[in-house]
Amino acid sequence: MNAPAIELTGVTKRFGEVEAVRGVSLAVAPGRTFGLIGHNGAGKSTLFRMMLGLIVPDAGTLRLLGEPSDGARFREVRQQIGYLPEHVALYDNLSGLETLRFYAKLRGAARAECDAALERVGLAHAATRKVRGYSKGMRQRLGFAQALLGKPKLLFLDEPTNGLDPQAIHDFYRVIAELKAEGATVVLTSHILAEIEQRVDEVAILREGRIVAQGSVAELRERAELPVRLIVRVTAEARERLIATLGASAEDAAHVALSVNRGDKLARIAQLAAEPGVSDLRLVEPSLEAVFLEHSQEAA
Ligand SMILES: Nc1ncnc2c1ncn2[C@@H]1O[C@H](COP(=O)(O)OP(=O)(O)OP(=O)(O)O)[C@@H](O)[C@H]1O
Repeated sequence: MNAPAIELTGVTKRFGEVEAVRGVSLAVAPGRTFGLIGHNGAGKSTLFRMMLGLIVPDAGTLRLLGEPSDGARFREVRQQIGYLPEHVALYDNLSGLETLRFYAKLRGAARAECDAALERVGLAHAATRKVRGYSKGMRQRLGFAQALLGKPKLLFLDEPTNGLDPQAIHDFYRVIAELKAEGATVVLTSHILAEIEQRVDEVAILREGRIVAQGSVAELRERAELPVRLIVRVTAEARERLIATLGASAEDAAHVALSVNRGDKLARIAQLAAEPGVSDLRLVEPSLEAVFLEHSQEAA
């Protein structure tokens, strides 16, 4: 297997009284799209800032693209990392294109990349307009374009879809899929779990500075042992019967729902299929949000 794009071992960071990150160990394989999720203040941005070399851990080691974050060659590695901070700093007096040219110069990226980056995030039409007149979503797109400069192998995106409309969110994840196809490793955070659920290869749940779960969404679902829901289409007679005999709950006039343990799933499906008046069945897996809440409740 290729060396991990990101490898953290026992990383800890304290701000005065606050232990923001506590002994985090994490490995992300190259080319993966990785979601870091956690409540406000869980330590996501602090982890990002340590991985970017912006702040130094109190304990533990970080290796990015094979190089230790405190090593002599980290400056070169840093050139291959794109970053979209939670609050992107933009100058109102510059146009979108001028903004990117400014960042390209800082990053040592080719000036010629700027037009392509604006095109990629759907801002080509506003390239010469001053940022002052940009909407919130346009600013966010410009921040994303800035992170793409220099064709980074590794991208850190802190709440990248914050303020984007549904079409823009769709466009954003299309670009993420393109970057993945080009071999980039992408780490992103989001509070909209339904949004990232289908779009990341792996997630880590951070709670109070610690990783409490990590794996694919399917793996986390299985480990959480939350019930699955079977939603069946029924006749009026079957509806009443299933509610009375199986403890199903009414979903709407034509459907009832049954919550079943994962291990009993097949037996319950067979049982429902044998019931008269049942004509269709849909299985609903617990959402990433339900898994996340389960882990949050463990803390309480
Ligand atoms: N520079 C700092 N000085 C003091 N405390 C800090 C600093 N940066 C972060 N913290 C604290 O560390 C903890 C983790 O903060 P962090 O910003 O990493 O969380 P987060 O998961 O990114 O939160 P959010 O989802 O709200 O962005 C919080 O308690 C925060 O107040």
